[in-house]
Amino acid sequence: MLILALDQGTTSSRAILFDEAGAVRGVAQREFRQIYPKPGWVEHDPSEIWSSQIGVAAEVLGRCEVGPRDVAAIGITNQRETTIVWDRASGHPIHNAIVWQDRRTAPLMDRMKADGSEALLRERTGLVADPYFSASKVRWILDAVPGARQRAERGELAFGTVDSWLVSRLTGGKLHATDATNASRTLLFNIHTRQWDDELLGLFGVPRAMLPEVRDSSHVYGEVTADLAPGNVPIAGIAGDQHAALFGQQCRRGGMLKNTYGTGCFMLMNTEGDAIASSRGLITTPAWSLGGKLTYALEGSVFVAGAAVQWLRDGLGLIESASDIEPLADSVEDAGGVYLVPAFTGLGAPYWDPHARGVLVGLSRGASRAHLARAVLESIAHQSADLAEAMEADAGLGPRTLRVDGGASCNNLLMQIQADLLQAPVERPVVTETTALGAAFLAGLAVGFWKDDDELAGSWTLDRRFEPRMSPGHAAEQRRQWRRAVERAKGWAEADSAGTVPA
Ligand SMILES: Nc1ncnc2c1ncn2[C@@H]1O[C@H](COP(=O)(O)OP(=O)(O)O)[C@@H](O)[C@H]1O
Ligand SMILES: O=P(O)(O)OC[C@H](O)CO
Repeated sequence: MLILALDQGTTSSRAILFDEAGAVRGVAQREFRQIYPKPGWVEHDPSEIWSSQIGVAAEVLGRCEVGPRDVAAIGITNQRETTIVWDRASGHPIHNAIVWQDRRTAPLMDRMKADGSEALLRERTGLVADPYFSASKVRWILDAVPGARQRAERGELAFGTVDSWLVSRLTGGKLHATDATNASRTLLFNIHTRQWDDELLGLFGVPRAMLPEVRDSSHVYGEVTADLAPGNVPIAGIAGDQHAALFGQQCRRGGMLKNTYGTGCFMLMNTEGDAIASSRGLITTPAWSLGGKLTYALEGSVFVAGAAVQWLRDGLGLIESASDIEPLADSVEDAGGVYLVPAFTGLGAPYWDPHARGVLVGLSRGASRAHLARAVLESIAHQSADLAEAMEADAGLGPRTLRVDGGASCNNLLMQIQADLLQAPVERPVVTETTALGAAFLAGLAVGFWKDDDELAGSWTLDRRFEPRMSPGHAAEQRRQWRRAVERAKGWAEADSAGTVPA
C-alpha cells in the first residue's frame, strides 16, 4: 500500500506516491497558468488548478501501475492564502482565484491599519494586517461580483483556500472543509479558540455561511468520488505547504526549526502548545492540529531568495543555469566586501518594509562576477539568519540546528555559508520532498498506515550535516555589515501622490 500526496503549489501541481518507509515511489508535476491582469495582481484559474492536480494524480498512478485499491489515503498540501469563491450548487467559481502574492487589497489593509484594527487582528489570528492573507481577497470578490454578497449571505456561495477547493472537487461538491493551518491564514480564524471569529468576519464583511468546516490536519475528511481517479480513497490529511514541510522534516519538538529555500524562504519553528506573540516581526501560526490538539509555530518569510539566483541568471546573464552559481561563488574566498540586499519587492519578515528596494554596496574596483555570485548566496543566508535569530529570541532560545529543504538547498556552498552565519549546524535530509511527505504522514497517521510518531521518526534520514567553520568573531562582523546594508535598502521607494508605492 502507498500514500498519495497532492502538493498544489503556486506555479505547479505535483502528485507524489510514498511507501511505508517514507520513500518516494513516483512523482508527476504539471505547471499551470499565472494570470497577471494588472501590475500587482496575480490570479489562477481554479479549473486549471483542479485539472492539473487531478491530471498529475492520474499520471503518477498510471506510470507506477498503482490502482486506487493500492492507495491507503490521500494527503493534501497547498499554496496558502490563495482565495477561491464558488457556487455551491454548480461547483463553478464566481471569479478567478486571487493568489497570495496579489497586492490589490493593499488600500483596504492600509485603512484597517490606520483605524487601529491591527492589534485585534494580531491578537486573535497571530498575523499582521497585510493583503497577503485571504480575508481582504474574499471581501474584494464579494464587492466586485454583482449580487455575490447577497448570495453568500443566503449560503449559496462557498469560500475556500486551495485545499477546500480540491476537497470539494474530489468529493463531487459534497464536502466543504479545511484544516486549522489553512484556516489560520485567512485573518478570520481565532487561533486560540480555534473557531471562525464573528468580530473579524464583521470587520471584513464576510458572511459566516460561506466558510468551510475546520477539522484536524490528520483526519478522515471523506472519500474521493468513485468516477474520479483515484476513486473511493479517503482524503485523510490536509495542511498548508509550509506547515506540512515542518511536519515532514520531523520538527516535532519545541525549538526545532526548518527553512525551505525556494523562490523565497519560509522558516518555521515549532513552539509546541505556546502561541508565542512575536515582538520581532514574526507571525504566530498553528503548526498542525493532531488528535484535537493544536501545536503552534513561529513563522517568517523572505520574499526573494532563489529568485535572486534567477535574477543573476535572467536579469544579469552572469550564469546560464541556477546550479552554475555554486562553482562561480566558490572560486573566490569571500564576497570581497560586496553585499547585496535583494529587496526587489520590499522586505518581508522581520523588517516588513514595502518601500525597501534592492541595493548593492561595498563595490570596489576588484569586484568581479564571482564576488557578486557569492554576495547573492550570502544574501539568502543572511536573510534566513535574520529570521532564525528573531525566532530564537522570541522563543528565549539559543542557536538551534536548522533543517533545510527546497530547490536551493542542494547548493552545498549556500548551506555552508548558512551554518557559518548562524554559527549552528545545518541538516539536509535525503528526502527533500518534505512538503508532500508531511501531507503523506498526516494522512497515513489518520488511517493507521503508520501507527504512531515512533514509526515516523525512523523515516527522517540525514543526507549531509554542515557544521560552522567560520570563527564566531568573523561571523558576527559579517552579520553587522549585513545589517548596515539593510539600513541602506530600507524606505528607498517613494510613494506617489496617490500613496502608491511602485512595485
Ligand atoms: N543549485 C542552486 N543554487 C542556488 N539556487 C538554486 C539552485 N537550484 C535551484 N535554485 C533556486 O531554487 C528555486 C527553485 O526552488 P523550488 O523549491 O522549486 O521553488 P518554488 O517551490 O518556490 O517554485 C529557484 O529560485 C532557483 O533559482
Ligand atoms: O507554493 P509555494 O511553495 O510558493 O508556497 C506558497 C506559500 O504557501 C504562500 O504562503
